[in-house]
Amino acid sequence: MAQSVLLTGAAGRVGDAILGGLADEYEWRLLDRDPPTEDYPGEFVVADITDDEAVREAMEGIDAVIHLAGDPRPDAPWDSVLTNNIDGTQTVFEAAVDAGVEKVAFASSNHAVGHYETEERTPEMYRADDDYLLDGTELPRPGNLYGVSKAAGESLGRYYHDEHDLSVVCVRIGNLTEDHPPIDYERGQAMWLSYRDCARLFDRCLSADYGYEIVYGISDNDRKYYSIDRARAVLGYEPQDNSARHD
Ligand SMILES: NC(=O)C1=CN([C@@H]2O[C@H](COP(=O)(O)OP(=O)(O)OC[C@H]3O[C@@H](n4cnc5c(N)ncnc54)[C@H](O)[C@@H]3O)[C@@H](O)[C@H]2O)C=CC1
Ligand SMILES: O=C1O[C@H](COP(=O)(O)O)[C@@H](O)[C@H](O)[C@H]1O
Repeated sequence: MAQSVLLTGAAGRVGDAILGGLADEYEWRLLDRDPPTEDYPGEFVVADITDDEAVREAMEGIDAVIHLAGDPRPDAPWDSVLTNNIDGTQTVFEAAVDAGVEKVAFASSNHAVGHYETEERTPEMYRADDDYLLDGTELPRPGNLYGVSKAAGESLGRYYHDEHDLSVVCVRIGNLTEDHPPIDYERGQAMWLSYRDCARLFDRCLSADYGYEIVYGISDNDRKYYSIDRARAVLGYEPQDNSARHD
């Protein structure tokens, strides 16, 4: 089981959710290009993931990586996703392999499959009585250039698994919000990921055994159109939250 974990993009929202639940469970090395503004549970490396030397140094002695760093904006321009999300992710995978890291959990996105949400299917597919379900075996169908960059990251993960036997799980994260699900936003409620479930899911990404996987990262929402069966079966993910049962 992974003990020593490198968390890239640690200063962001997903990093906050993961550390909020798992600060004491692993030996953390945290990496972000933004310097820390608070106390973190572990060594904090200020570096850009496109800096090959810095990433290699940060990877020394690491068992597992949670790779979050990147431009998270659905409307991010191509030059930014090319640099931060595609080039940066390749740098992280390459350094992980060279350092003998066991597994990498990659923060992919719902936007890698955004164009399954066609005019004919929406908004019905966001509702609990609709049975449309994506399960992670479908081909990427990005909804924007940011989604293209996430599909590229999944593809890089596939390559580094097949070529170098690195264990890789790509988590197509839905919509992470703290305290309560998105309000007046059916799509966001369908793909809600609570902070607690985010920590539970990435805990399982660090602990479970797998080869190459694509799973959806959402809570157990009644409205869901992303299956969490694979995350349950392969990772042992047991979500506790549901946007329909939240006050
Ligand atoms: N928040 C959400 O609901 C979702 C997030 N994701 C993905 O999860 C990851 C984290 O997202 P958030 O925490 O929401 O974003 P965020 O913007 O809050 O955090 C991202 C962090 O990565 C750092 N970063 C960005 N580019 C970097 C680079 N080149 N080198 C080093 N650090 C860099 C930023 O400084 C920031 O602290 C992203 O890859 C995003 O695409 C995917 C789906 C949904
Ligand atoms: O990948 C991401 O997805 C979430 C949810 O997408 P949205 O279109 O419903 O906002 C987004 O909030 C997050 O910033 C992004 O990284």
